[in-house]
Amino acid sequence: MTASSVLPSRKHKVVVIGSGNWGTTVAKLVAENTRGHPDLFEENVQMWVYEEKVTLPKDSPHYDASVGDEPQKLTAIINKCHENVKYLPKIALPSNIVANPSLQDTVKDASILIFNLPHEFIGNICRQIKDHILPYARGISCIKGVTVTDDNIELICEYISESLGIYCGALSGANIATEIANEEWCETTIAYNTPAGDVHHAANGVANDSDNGAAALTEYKDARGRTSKNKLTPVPGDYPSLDHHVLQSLFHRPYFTVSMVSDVVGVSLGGALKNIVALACGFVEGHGWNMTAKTAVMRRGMLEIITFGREFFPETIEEKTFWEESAGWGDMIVSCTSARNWRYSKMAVERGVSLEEIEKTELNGQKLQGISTTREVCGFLRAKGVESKYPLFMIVDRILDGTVNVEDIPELLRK
Ligand SMILES: NC(=O)c1ccc[n+]([C@@H]2O[C@H](COP(=O)([O-])OP(=O)(O)OC[C@H]3O[C@@H](n4cnc5c(N)ncnc54)[C@H](O)[C@@H]3O)[C@@H](O)[C@H]2O)c1
Ligand SMILES: O=P(O)(O)OC[C@H](O)CO
Repeated sequence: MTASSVLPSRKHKVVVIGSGNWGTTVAKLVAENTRGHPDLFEENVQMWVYEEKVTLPKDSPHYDASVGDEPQKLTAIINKCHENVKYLPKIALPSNIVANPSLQDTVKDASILIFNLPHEFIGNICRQIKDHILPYARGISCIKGVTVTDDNIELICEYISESLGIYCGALSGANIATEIANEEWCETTIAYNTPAGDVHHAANGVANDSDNGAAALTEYKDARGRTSKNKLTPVPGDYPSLDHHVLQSLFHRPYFTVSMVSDVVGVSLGGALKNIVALACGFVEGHGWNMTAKTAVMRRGMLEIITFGREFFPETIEEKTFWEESAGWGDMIVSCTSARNWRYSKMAVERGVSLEEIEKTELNGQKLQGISTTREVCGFLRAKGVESKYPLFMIVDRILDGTVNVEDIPELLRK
C-alpha cells in the first residue's frame, strides 16, 4: 500500500456480451445505473450484438419508407431506434446503450464484462476475446447453463475465469426478462468472492499500488472457494474498488432487488439445473396434468439438484442458497410456471412435436437452454455411471429423445 494516492481517477467501463431477451434487459438496467453513478462508471454501455439482418414490418413505429422492406442490420436499428426489435420488442432502451457487432471492439478497455448469451456460445466468445481484454477485467456471468466435456463439468463462470485468466462471478434468480424490462419488481442473487487485491482504499484517499495492472499478481478464491492455481492481476488502485458495493450499484434497480452472496456454486447450479426441471413441468402440464403433478416434479427436481451439488461440487455447495435466495426455489417456481422452457415444452407435448421443432418454429431466434443442459448433464451422469441417482433428469433426457412417454413418469420414478 502507498498512502500517496487520492480518490479514484478512473471509472469502470462496463460492457454486455450478448443481446438476446435477457442480454438486452440486463444492458438496460445496467445502463440506467451507469448513468446514475457517474462517480463509479463510464456512462456508455457497449452491448455486443450477434449481427443479423431484420426486416421491419410496415406497422412498426420504426418503419422507414425510404428503406422499405430492405433488411437492416440489427445493430443499426438498435442504435437508431433504441429498441431491440427482435429480442426485446416494445421496450425503450436508454440512449447510452451502444450496440456493437465487433466483439473485440466491445471488450476493449472494459474493466467489467457482463456475459449474457446462451451457454452453448460461450466457448467461441472466450476464444475470440481472450487476447483483447484488460488483464484486470472482471466478469459477471448471467448465463444459465454448465459446460461439460466428456466426464468433466464446469460452471460457466469457472470456464470464463479459466479460459480468460480473470475472476468471474454469477448472477441468477427468478427473472423473466420481459417482466423486468417492463420494470415489474423482482429479486436476483449475485455470487461474487471479491479477489483480495481488488479492494483498496481509494475512497478514503489511500490507494494500493496496483497501478495499470503492473502490481504483483495475487491469489484468489475460485468459484469453488479454493485458492486458485493461477494468479490474478489486481484491479488498479486508481479505479473504484470492485467489490460487492460497486456490483450492487451496477445491478440494483428499484424494480430489481439484488442480494449479494459468495456461494458461486449454488447460484450457478440452481440456475442451470432448474431448466431440466422446467422441461419436466411443461411435459406433465402439456399431457393434461396440473399443479399437483408439477409440484411433485419440482420437489423431486430440487432434491436432484441438491444431490448433484453434494456429489460434484462438495467443497462449497451451500444448500441454504436454494432455500433462502432467489437463485434457488424462487427460480424453480418461476421457471416451472411461466418461463420459456416450461411454456414451450408444454406446447411440444400438446402439439405432439419435438421440442427442437418448437424452438425452430416458435422462438424467433431465442434459445431453450433446457434442451442442451439436459443432454449435457445426462451425458455427464452416464459417463460417471450415476444415472440411477438422478431419475427425473434422465427421464427428461429420454422424453427429449422420444424413447419415453410423459404418462410413464410416475412409474419410472417409482422404480
Ligand atoms: N430470457 C430470460 O427471461 C432469461 C432470464 C434469466 C436468465 N436467462 C439466461 O440468459 C442467457 C441468455 O439468454 P437470452 O434470453 O438473453 O437469449 P435469447 O434466447 O433471447 O437469444 C438468443 C441470443 O443468441 C444469439 N446468438 C445466436 N447465434 C449465436 C452465435 N452463433 N453466437 C453468439 N450468439 C448467438 C442471438 O443473437 C440472441 O441474442 C441464457 O443462459 C438464459 O438461460 C434468460
Ligand atoms: O425463459 P427461460 O425458461 O429461459 O427462463 C428464464 C429464467 O431463467 C427464469 O428465472
